[in-house]
Amino acid sequence: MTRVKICGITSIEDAHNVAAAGADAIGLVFYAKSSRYVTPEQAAKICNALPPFVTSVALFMNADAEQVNDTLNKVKLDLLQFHGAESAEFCRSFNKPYIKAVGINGLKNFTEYADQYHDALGILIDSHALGKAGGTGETFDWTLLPKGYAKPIILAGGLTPDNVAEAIMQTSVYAVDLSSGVESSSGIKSKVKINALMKEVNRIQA
Ligand SMILES: O=C(O)c1ccccc1NCC(=O)[C@H](O)[C@H](O)COP(=O)(O)O
Repeated sequence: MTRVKICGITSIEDAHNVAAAGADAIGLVFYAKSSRYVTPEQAAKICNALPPFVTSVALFMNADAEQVNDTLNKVKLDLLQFHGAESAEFCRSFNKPYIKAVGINGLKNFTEYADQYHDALGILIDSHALGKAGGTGETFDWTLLPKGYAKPIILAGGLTPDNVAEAIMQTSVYAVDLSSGVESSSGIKSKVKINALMKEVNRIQA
């Protein structure tokens, strides 16, 4: 069963809609330049309102350790997601399970890059250029995904209710991660699109 994470949640209402639709995880963006940015205080309210068994994921982009620790102190988080140029040493320094995101564009050697993060729970592959921010709504050539990599692969980048079934069937990834493809405007999720997404994911896996 392919897992589903919806990233860039900014309200309790959107978190409830994601959980009610049957998605596995929500992502909270702690990158101040993002239109989906939430403060630790906002995120704490969202996470406290989550039902059991829905994973809360904190997304950081080149944050310093102080910001990550401050967020961990204030918010009930299950998993960290590092989306920038964070070293493996930095990612593991919080003694918290993490996933590492990598932008496929311009990446020379996936295995060499991903192997540095050998203690990550999974590797998220997005369409952004290495070192740039994600959440762009752009897809990439899925044939570039590594085949048979030892860790779970999470596919992100331009996924929508219209292309998610094709993406899952073509790639057999562990999970898919979406943001702009289920939004009504930047930072605001659409209940209709979230339900359409989950209907598609369930349809092909019935
Ligand atoms: O969402 C942001 O604004 C953001 C900012 C900085 C780094 C990463 C960011 N988002 C990453 C993601 O939300 C996911 O990788 C996402 O599923 C891909 O986004 P999209 O192409 O919009 O589905």
